[in-house]
Amino acid sequence: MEAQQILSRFCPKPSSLLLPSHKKLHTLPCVGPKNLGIQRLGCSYTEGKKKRVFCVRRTIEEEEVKEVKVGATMPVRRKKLAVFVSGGGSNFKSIHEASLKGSLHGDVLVLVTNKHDCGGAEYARNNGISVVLFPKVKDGSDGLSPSELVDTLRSQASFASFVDITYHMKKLESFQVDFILLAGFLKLIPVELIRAYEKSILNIHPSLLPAFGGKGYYGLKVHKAVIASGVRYSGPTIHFVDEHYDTGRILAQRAVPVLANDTAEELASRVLKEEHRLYVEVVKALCEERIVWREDGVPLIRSKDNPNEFC
Ligand SMILES: Nc1nc2c(c(=O)[nH]1)N[C@@H](CN(C=O)c1ccc(C(=O)N[C@@H](CCC(=O)O)C(=O)O)cc1)CN2
Ligand SMILES: NCC(=O)N[C@@H]1O[C@H](COP(=O)([O-])[O-])[C@@H](O)[C@H]1O
Repeated sequence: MEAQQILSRFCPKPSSLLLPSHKKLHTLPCVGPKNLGIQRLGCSYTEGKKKRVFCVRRTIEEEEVKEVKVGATMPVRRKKLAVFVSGGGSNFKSIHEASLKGSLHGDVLVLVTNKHDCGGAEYARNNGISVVLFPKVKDGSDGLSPSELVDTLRSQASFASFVDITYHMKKLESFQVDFILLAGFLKLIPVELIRAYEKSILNIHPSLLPAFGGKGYYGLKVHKAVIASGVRYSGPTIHFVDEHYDTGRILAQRAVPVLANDTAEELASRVLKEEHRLYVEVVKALCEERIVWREDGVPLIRSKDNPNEFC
């Protein structure tokens, strides 16, 4: 797909900013001469008579630039992720492992689940990731309402909201999440969250949508239907999430052969391996702001190696 057909970029902030030609930014280590008009990020404190400034990070704008790096781009901000699971969470683990090893430019800050004792929640607790219960348990006090979930994921906690939260004796944090990743989550995402996270919620489904998707199609049920249908190929689909099950815009797919003597478990295992690879690849693109929207509303992934190639 040629770049000129791309009319709009999804990126909330352009991912490739050209620096003004007269400026060049460097990030230098801490403490330097005072006369460079430096913006100091950090804190200062007085130790005895000495006032010490501990720089967290310092940037410097050189007045003269000997050479301009043409096409220099600003660094892409590291993204904050929430993952929703209901079961074992192997896709969640794959994404988290990619983040830990530095190959994914994002961090999983919170796991959301409707089953507090599922494998994904256990993994999150064992790895220092906050766990949030959604939706509310029927007639129970546990779990968040849709609006509480939006506040927890989206907003920056203010004093007032802390007071409200404290008043209701609920321990809610605010995570300022950029993207939501559904990975085996078996409940319908409410419209409040869809509206709060437009074009920012992905789901992985274990068939080649639009086939074998929708209400009732989850887990082994999908693979049983695939085998019974006689199709020769299945595979994972990653799509943006809208108000209905599995009808959002398709972003990525991979074909996986269906063998003549496959059981549902064997097919599920083959598809799941491809899911792990595909979801990590797609979330990397998401975090690197390489998702673009074609004029007809189809989302594409811009190649990391060749900006004029899309898939
Ligand atoms: N608003 C959306 N919410 C969710 C989507 C979506 O596309 N839009 N995707 C699902 C994930 N999913 C398929 O990928 C899916 C999950 C569950 C079901 C389903 O039929 N669930 C049953 C309840 C199952 C249970 O509670 O054990 C049901 O609703 O009757 C279909 C598709 C996640 N949410
Ligand atoms: N329709 C939703 C659905 O069926 N999702 C599927 O649930 C499994 C979760 O596995 P995991 O918990 O090991 O990632 C995955 O195969 C995913 O595609």
